[in-house]
Amino acid sequence: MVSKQEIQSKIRQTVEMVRRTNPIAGSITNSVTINFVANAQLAVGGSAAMVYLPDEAEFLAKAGGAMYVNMGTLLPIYEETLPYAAKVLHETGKPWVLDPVAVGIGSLRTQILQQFKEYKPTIIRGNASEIIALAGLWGLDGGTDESNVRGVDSTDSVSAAKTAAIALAKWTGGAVAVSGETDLITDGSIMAVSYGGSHFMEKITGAGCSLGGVVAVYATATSPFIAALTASALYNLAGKRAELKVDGPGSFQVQFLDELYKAKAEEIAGNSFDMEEV
Ligand SMILES: Nc1ncnc2c1ncn2[C@@H]1O[C@H](COP(=O)(O)OP(=O)(O)O)[C@@H](O)[C@H]1O
Ligand SMILES: Cc1ncsc1CCOP(=O)(O)O
Ligand SMILES: [Mg+2]
Repeated sequence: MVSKQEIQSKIRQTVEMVRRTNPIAGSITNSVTINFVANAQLAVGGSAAMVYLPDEAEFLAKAGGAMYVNMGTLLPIYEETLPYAAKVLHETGKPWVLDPVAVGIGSLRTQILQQFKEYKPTIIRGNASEIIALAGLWGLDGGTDESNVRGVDSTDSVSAAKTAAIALAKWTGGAVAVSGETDLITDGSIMAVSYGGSHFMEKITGAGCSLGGVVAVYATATSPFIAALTASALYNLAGKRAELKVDGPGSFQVQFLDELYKAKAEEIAGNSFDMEEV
């Protein structure tokens, strides 16, 4: 297995490369947290661009270094935009991050997510309930049809999603990041657990979405597994630091963006994580 030192060195290089090169990662994302996603992408050194229409998604898929696709608030146009964008991303070999927000709600969401199975998202990022439900929808190990998806928030523990995460990563050949009190990141052969964060992250909307957007920024510069681990480590570090300086969710959100911006590559690489073979 690759050593922890090698992983930390790759995390450092990824953070520095992004800050040096200002890479663009386009997004198709929900209307609730779109602004926070863009701000988080800028805070870590990336460049953000949000689109809704099929031809604009194609443009960004080709012009950017990676793309973020979030299913949060579907609109009729997404029936066209999302499968088309996924097809272009798959055919051009561009890394893309899927956030299957609220999988299980409504027929359009289910239909689009089913189509995504063949387009193999490079990184799947979601909370535990979403990861379990997506594996269920795709007929993979660890998934269940009767998942506890109740909306956009998780009702499952991160450890309950371990089998589903590994199965999804094996299917796509990419990486899967399951978020929660601790975060689990796997490429199907290695599993990392990243520690930190804050309870305030459950009291603001967009912690998960913006994490996905930042994973996409890092995916422009490194492998799917390192991109997901780097973003998770940064979020856990920034969340921990922001919590110490605020007294509620409103000020937390502002402070959190500042901590994303201020964290040094060395500190992100040094944030606590464990690793094992699976
Ligand atoms: N109770 C918690 N303690 C520490 N960090 C948390 C907690 N809940 C969520 N986080 C962090 O918030 C971010 C978003 O995770 P999560 O809330 O699971 O996503 P989503 O918003 O998609 O449900 C991740 O970085 C995760 O580590
Ligand atoms: C509240 C809500 N409703 C539809 S999308 C969305 C945002 C979810 O954001 P996150 O998953 O990052 O909490
Ligand atoms: Mg979410």
